[in-house]
Amino acid sequence: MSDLFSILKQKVTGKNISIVFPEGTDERILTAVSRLAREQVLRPILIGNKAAIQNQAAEIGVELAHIEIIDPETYEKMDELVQAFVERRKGKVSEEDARRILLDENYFGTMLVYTNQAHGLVSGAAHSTADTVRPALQIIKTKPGIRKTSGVFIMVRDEEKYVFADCAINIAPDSQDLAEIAVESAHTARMFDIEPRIAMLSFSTKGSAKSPETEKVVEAVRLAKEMAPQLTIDGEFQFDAAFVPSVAKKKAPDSVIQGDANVFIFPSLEAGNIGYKIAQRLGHFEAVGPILQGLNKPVNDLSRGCNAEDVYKLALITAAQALQ
Ligand SMILES: CC(C)(COP(=O)(O)OP(=O)(O)OC[C@H]1O[C@@H](n2cnc3c(N)ncnc32)[C@H](O)[C@@H]1OP(=O)(O)O)[C@@H](O)C(=O)NCCC(=O)NCCS
Ligand SMILES: CC(=O)OP(=O)(O)O
Repeated sequence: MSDLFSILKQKVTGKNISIVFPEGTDERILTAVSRLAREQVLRPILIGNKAAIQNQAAEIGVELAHIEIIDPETYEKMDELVQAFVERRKGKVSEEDARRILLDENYFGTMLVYTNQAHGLVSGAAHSTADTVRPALQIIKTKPGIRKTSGVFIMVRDEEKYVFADCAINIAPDSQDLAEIAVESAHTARMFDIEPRIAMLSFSTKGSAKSPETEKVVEAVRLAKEMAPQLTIDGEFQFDAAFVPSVAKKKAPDSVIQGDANVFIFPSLEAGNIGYKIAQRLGHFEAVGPILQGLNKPVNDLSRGCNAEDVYKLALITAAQALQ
């Protein structure tokens, strides 16, 4: 395991942090959870039918001793959870609907976090991002002053580490959204000991093309600098101008970023999601995330293409967020 995750592991171990895993029968989740419990890194809580989870664990040969399993169907405090959910979604959900919705493992798990019965949640190995994050958007909500949550990947290859955003949530961010994503991504970068040098990406560098898409990014740079004047941030950049010093010299010689950016803000979800998967699958970067930033409590999504190692590492990150 790289230094990055060893440090996170050290940071969270022994703090009795509890993380909910709503996908209790998923093989990758069970493998990761069993390891987290065995190494006493954190306290996992699995959601689902107890017999089904135990059968699956036995089938793949993983040990679940001392791991709490909660089945929403038989949860004895369901009435309290229903009341808390109706109260949180005031006017938007009836008691009858709440009772039905809370049988969904992601809604149920998110309510455990909201009601302080767990510190964070990791899901998405078997659910789409929309189904994983919607309960968090509705229940956990964003921190005061933050309009929207966004999804970051920490991209790791040997000693290299970068932050990519937004790769998961906001389909068509406007300039204000992009500026907020940049500022939030700087905070997230520091969590991984990355001193942020932020590039706002486009298909244009410093006016080489002009269109509503490029103007959106130019305005985002202006807004981000206004929001956080202390940040090292610039754009609009094509990826090569942001990342390759010799190209930066030609395309953006006067920029504060000289081909040395380490936080990359994509102009749309299309670009961000496609971009991270190319770096992961062709560039052989490890892509851990998406880490949701800006929420009141840590809830993180997985790609359905994840493996047990990704689950383990995202759980470490979730626990570290809980300590912040
Ligand atoms: C995230 C996503 C599911 C939200 O869509 P949605 O549920 O239709 O959103 P809605 O507009 O109905 O809003 C639902 C709630 O979430 C909130 N919300 C929506 N987007 C949000 C955001 N980016 N940040 C914070 N809250 C958000 C809304 O304010 C609303 O809250 P309310 O019910 O308390 O008023 C949607 O934007 C999406 O599908 N994004 C792409 C996900 C994806 O497939 N990514 C690629 C793979 S990672
Ligand atoms: C983050 C992401 O792309 O998730 P999935 O692969 O599950 O759609």
